[in-house]
Amino acid sequence: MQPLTLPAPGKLNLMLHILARRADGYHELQTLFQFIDHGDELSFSLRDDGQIRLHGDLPGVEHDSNLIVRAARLLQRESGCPWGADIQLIKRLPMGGGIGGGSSDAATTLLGLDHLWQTRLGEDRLASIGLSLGADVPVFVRGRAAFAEGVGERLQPVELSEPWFLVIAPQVSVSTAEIFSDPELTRNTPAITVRSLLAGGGRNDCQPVVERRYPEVRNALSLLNKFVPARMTGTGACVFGSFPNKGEADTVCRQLPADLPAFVAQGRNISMLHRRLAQLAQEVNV
Ligand SMILES: C[C@@](CO)(OP(=O)(O)O)[C@H](O)COP(=O)(O)OP(=O)(O)OC[C@H]1O[C@@H](n2ccc(N)nc2=O)[C@H](O)[C@@H]1O
Ligand SMILES: Nc1ncnc2c1ncn2[C@@H]1O[C@H](COP(=O)(O)OP(=O)(O)O)[C@@H](O)[C@H]1O
Repeated sequence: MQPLTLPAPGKLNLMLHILARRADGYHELQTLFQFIDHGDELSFSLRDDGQIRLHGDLPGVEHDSNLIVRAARLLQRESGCPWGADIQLIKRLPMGGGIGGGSSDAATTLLGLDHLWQTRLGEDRLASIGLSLGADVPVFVRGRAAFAEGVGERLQPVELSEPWFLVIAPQVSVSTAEIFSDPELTRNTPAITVRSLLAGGGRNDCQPVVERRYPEVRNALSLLNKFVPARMTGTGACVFGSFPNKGEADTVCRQLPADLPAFVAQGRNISMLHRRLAQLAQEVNV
């Protein structure tokens, strides 16, 4: 049988406001998520011995700590499924880049194995399993661009324009926990409504902290700011600017220093994963 191959797209936080710190240490935030059509790729094959085997090592991540393996084992436990899986990962998204690669890999694993194992847990259960793996997993499970509140789990789907983004990935990995524990992080941005946000505005409250700690991110922002307004995604390190078409984004990309990793991708309101799963469902119904 052919393996089931599915995309795990990246995301951008088009804005990110920190409203407060909760008693459990987590932060209340407001953020706007949009997917990009660039990401990792996962292939799943059935094993009948119940084992989960991930092929494709990631530097600094133990097999059993990989979010893919953790997601697969959690789904096995929650569904009581006896099957296992061989999972092949092709990693394209920068790690610790604020572009959601680990969370997206976890969501693709939940949806991919739910399909392969026929566990049929449904999107709500999968999103709630996902939340126990990380604050960003549910939006990838839902697969719709969204305004997020709470710790990122209260999602309101939004229709955004789908511009082209030039994304620069400075070669540093920023730890989310480190930025959220920085005493200089502002945690008092007033809540806004989604309507006022869509009318324009917003910023990334984590950006000043990351710029102070990581000169590589500061430099990438000032480089991109020479062409278009640049902003950081999530807790960094990636920074992005938007363009009305691919040609203009490519032109600026070619002018960046050759040793600075960067790519061009389109913003998408429906994730590539959900487009592929819808296609598969159609093929079955034909
Ligand atoms: C803030 C965002 C925006 O997208 O940053 P990025 O990770 O994408 O850069 C995410 O929601 C992050 O989600 P995720 O990366 O899944 O974070 P988690 O693993 O849940 O949390 C990592 C650590 O960050 C802190 N944390 C995370 C989310 C949050 N709302 N408040 C927090 O204080 C906590 O210290 C937590 O232990
Ligand atoms: N499949 C995975 N892909 C990426 N990172 C993973 C994965 N599994 C575990 N991790 C760990 O999660 C951390 C954050 O990952 P990532 O999602 O790439 O960053 P961010 O949340 O900043 O976008 C990594 O530095 C790594 O230690």
